[in-house]
Amino acid sequence: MSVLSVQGVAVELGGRQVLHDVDLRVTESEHVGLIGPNGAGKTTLLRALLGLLPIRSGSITIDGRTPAQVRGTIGYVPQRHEFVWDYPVDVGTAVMTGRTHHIGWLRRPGRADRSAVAEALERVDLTDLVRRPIGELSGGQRQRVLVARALALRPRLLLLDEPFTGLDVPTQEILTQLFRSLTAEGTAILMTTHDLPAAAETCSRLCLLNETVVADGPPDELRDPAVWLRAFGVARSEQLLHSLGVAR
Ligand SMILES: Nc1ncnc2c1ncn2[C@@H]1O[C@H](COP(=O)(O)OP(=O)(O)OP(=O)(O)O)[C@@H](O)[C@H]1O
Repeated sequence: MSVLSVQGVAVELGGRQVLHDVDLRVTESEHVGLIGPNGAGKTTLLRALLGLLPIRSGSITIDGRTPAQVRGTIGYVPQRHEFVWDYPVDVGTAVMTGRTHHIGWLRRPGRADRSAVAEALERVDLTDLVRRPIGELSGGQRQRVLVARALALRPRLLLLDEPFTGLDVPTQEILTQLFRSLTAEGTAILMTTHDLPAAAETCSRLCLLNETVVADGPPDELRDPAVWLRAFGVARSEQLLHSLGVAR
C-alpha cells in the first residue's frame, strides 16, 4: 500500500525552478534511497513532503492526505548540522521535542509521550545517556538522538536526510539494522544519501534525482553506467562508476 505519493511536483526557490515533474511512490515496508548530485533538489523535496515549502504544481499525498494535514506526524531526521546542539537540554528532553505536535504547545508530556520516548531511546541504544546534555555527545550519538526524536512519533513515514554522513562503520551498522527492523514492521523510509555503496546495500529501491527523477528501481536493475552519469550530469567519472561497482 502506498504511504507516500508524489505526482508531477514542481518547486521554485528564489524564482528558480529547483524541481519539476517529480513522480515518486513509497509503499509500506519500502526503504527508498534518494540519490543525486549536490544541488539536485533532494533536501528541497524532503522539505516539500514535510509541508515546509509550497509546491508550484503537482500533488503530494501521505496516507491519502496533504503534507499540511499530516504535519507533525512524519518522522524527519534532518542533517546533523541543522540541529542546535548547544541548546542546554539533555538527551531525553531533545527526543521528547519530537512529540511537540502530539503534546500540544506549552503542555506537559503524558505517560504515552514518556513511553514513546523511552522506546525510541531503547531502539537506538541511548537509554543510558538519557540525562546527558546533548552538547556533550559525539557525532554518532547525536545522529542516534535525531533518529530517536523522529521515532518518538512512531511514524508510518520516516524521512532521513543523509543519516550516514560522518559516521563510523559500527554506528552505520546499528542504524542500518534499525532501518531494516522498521521496514519489517511496515514503516516506509525515504532517505537521501551520498553513500552509494551503502544505499545499494540498504535500500530496496533507488530513486535517482536531478531536478526530476532520472531513474527509479531496485539497485540490481540500475546497473547501466549511462543512467548514473546522466543522473549526476557528467559525461564520465571513473570514481562514480567505481564506487557503484559498475565499470564501463
Ligand atoms: N532558499 C533557497 N533559495 C533559493 N535557492 C535555493 C534555496 N535553498 C536551496 N536552493 C537551491 O536549490 C537547489 C537544490 O538544493 P537542495 O539543497 O535541495 O539540493 P540537495 O540535492 O539536497 O544538495 P546536497 O546534496 O548538496 O545537500 C540548489 O541549486 C540550491 O542552491
